[in-house]
Amino acid sequence: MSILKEIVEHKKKEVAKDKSLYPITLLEQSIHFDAPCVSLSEYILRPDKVGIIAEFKRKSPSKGAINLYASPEEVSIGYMQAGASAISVLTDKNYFGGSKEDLKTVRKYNFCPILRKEFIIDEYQILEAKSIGADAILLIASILTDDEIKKFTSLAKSLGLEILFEVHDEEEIGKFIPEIDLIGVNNRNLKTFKTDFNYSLDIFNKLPTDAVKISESGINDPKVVSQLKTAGYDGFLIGEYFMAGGHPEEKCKQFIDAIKNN
Ligand SMILES: O=C(O)c1ccccc1NCC(=O)[C@H](O)[C@H](O)COP(=O)(O)O
Repeated sequence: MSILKEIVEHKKKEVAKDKSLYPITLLEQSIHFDAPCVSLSEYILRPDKVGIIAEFKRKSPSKGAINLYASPEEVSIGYMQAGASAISVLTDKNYFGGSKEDLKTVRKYNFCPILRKEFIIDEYQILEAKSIGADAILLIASILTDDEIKKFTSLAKSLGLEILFEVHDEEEIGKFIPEIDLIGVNNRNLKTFKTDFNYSLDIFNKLPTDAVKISESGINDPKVVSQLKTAGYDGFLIGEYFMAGGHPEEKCKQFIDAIKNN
């Protein structure tokens, strides 16, 4: 079974359990539920920033443990002080060691846009994203039908959430709908786990012109960001490179400073 299929199967069970434990009426009582969202796409396009979405990532299927005991409070504040445009928080526990608590903590200490990085397969998770303080959600083209993409987009927009739509190939780009705000090209091949930023470069001309364009995964060199920027990418999602080793916030700062000085 492919890793994505395995994650989705696990997610179905997890969501069914969450639904029975925390009904939607409870989610709607959260203080975040009626709060306005911060626009991820606007922050990415801000001229005073370089478009980095810095990710809080404890572990991953491709790497194993990355930084298991990192503090979401310290890292997220450090990311923002370093000049990141937004923060991505993996909320999946089983495969990424993340949690909804991590996202709530990041929300508590930051005013920036927060992306809930999750394998969304059910409307419940979108309501949940809003209730824990996210501003944007990820929709992964390869695990959703056209109908689900429409339905999930419409619900997210009605809650004020923006959508980052993740694609791996041209066929998946065909599932994009104009209501979606951002499109992300994932440089990670999920069969081999290899990453190659050339993938983002090769596919760029096929992307919808109006969406904010993000290159995701395997980015570990400021020069690569400059190359992707020149090609037309607006934003860059970086997790493992920042999180691996002691001080994610320092690595993020050095990286952003290097882009600015390039
Ligand atoms: O990171 C993985 O190993 C992975 C495996 C299977 C599905 C998704 C996976 N990653 C999720 C992500 O999208 C990345 O965390 C994100 O793009 C940042 O990538 P990186 O900078 O390489 O950590």
